[in-house]
Amino acid sequence: ETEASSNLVEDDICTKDGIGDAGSGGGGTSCSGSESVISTSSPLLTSEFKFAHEGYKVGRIIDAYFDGLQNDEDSCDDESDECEDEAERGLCMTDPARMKELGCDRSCLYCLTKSSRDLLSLGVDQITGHDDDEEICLDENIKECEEDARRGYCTIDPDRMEENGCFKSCLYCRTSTTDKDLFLRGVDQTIKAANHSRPSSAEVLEVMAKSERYFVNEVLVNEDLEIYRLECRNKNALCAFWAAQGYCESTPGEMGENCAAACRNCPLVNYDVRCPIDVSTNIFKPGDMNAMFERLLEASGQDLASFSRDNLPIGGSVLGIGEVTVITSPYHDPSRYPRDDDEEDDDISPLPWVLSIDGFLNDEECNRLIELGEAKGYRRSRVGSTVFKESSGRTSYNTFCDKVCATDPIVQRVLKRIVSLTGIPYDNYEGLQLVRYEPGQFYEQHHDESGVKKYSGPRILTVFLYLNDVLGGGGTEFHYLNFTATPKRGSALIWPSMLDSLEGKDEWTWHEALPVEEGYKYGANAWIRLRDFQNAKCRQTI
Ligand SMILES: O=C(O)CCC(=O)C(=O)O
Ligand SMILES: [Fe+2]
Repeated sequence: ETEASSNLVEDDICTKDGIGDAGSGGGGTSCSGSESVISTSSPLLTSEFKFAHEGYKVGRIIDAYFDGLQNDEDSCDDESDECEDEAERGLCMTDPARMKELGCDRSCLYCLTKSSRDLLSLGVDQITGHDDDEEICLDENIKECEEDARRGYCTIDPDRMEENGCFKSCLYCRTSTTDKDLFLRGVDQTIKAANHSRPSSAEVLEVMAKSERYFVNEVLVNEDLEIYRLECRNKNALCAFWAAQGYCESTPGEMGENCAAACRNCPLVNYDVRCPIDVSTNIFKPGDMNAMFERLLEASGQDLASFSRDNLPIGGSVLGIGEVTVITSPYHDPSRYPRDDDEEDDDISPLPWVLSIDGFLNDEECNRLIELGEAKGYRRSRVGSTVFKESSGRTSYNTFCDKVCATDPIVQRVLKRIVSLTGIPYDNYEGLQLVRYEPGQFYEQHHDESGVKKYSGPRILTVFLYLNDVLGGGGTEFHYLNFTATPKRGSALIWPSMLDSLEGKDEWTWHEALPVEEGYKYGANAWIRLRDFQNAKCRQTI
């Protein structure tokens, strides 16, 4: 959603004469239309322009620049006492018409000229490259240095400022390699705004200026923010543009990840800060897993009260969407199932509910999923949490059913059916992962609960869909449950990855996809998480 208009055109921000006019002698600035003539008459502008061309990046001086501007320029003034307060409240962005009427050109930066915009758009970084160490990070003449720095001379005349010993005010001494990195706020920001739309260039500039102030006044001095200094970056040239549009507030997660600098919220670079775990949104509380399966059995006409180890549930028609078979359930006797030698009796959890549902999908739905998978293009399975590489344990092909695939009406119908089967909203799904196995391909024994318990929480359930009849092999084997599901077109297999208590993964449901011996095997995984997964704000890939 943070797509900016692809057709960015310069906005006209010259609402009145620009700063170039006020300089002594020659050159005026004309603000007719969107064309502004660069004035060479202002000493401030001239010097900055020169420095910009000498390779100085001017972003960090935005502050000093505006201070200088305020000192030198009569033409860029506020006409009302209310301007500063109103600007602070954000009205330059939210109600520019009113602010223009009030004449808040200075506070809202409405009077920047094209030339000054160009200067500022050179980037948000600056460093002049002096190699002093921390010890001499002092001003020799504090009052004079601060005053000159405020007027912009750290960049206008760095040689003189260094000669005058203004190391502290000009930040000249933070130039070891690491410290230098601190000044890189990331990708240079574009300040061009979409034609006739908000935010205007001035609003984008305002974001950049505030971002700079945030770094200089907070990030670089506040010890609590030290850990974020290197990472707090703008990763996209449109960060300031998006921030000016209010995206920091509406999509803090995405913006925090990509534009923390422009959002003036460095802690958001940390996933755990951005997406704190909120257990109150857990879709299952302890006991709910069992209750879900029992509800399904009840809906298929079973008498729960009669279940025991001697009278095992068998299944029936579930909600009119297919024939259910109970493979295992907590009513089955765990002592009759294989388990690892070293396992103590006390550790044995009840058997999980594993159900197979025939006729869960019709032919049209199976075909559509296969077709969409082929259209998207299957890729060799990859595994890993940070670095993904081709897996030797999973040799099959897969692709996620996202974007076009996920909005396909037939896919939507299938997703709705799974949602109504489990009673768990689609927010908690990882989407459908479409899989294809060729002869010889397999997925060795594994558990679907990967152990990652971040924002989305663990996978609690898997619904696996078989999309075709396989000519040979390709069964799904659950070693500890002594059971192998034979792929059958349109059938679904549903099993838990977590214990009913939610206190750990269900060790019974390790499984593997046996090698396909003949023909292809098509399937789809619906992995369901304990908490929201779909929400873009905190989406994780694992
Ligand atoms: O293909 C199968 O039968 C099972 C696949 C599976 O377990 C998985 O993809 O996680
Ligand atoms: Fe699996």
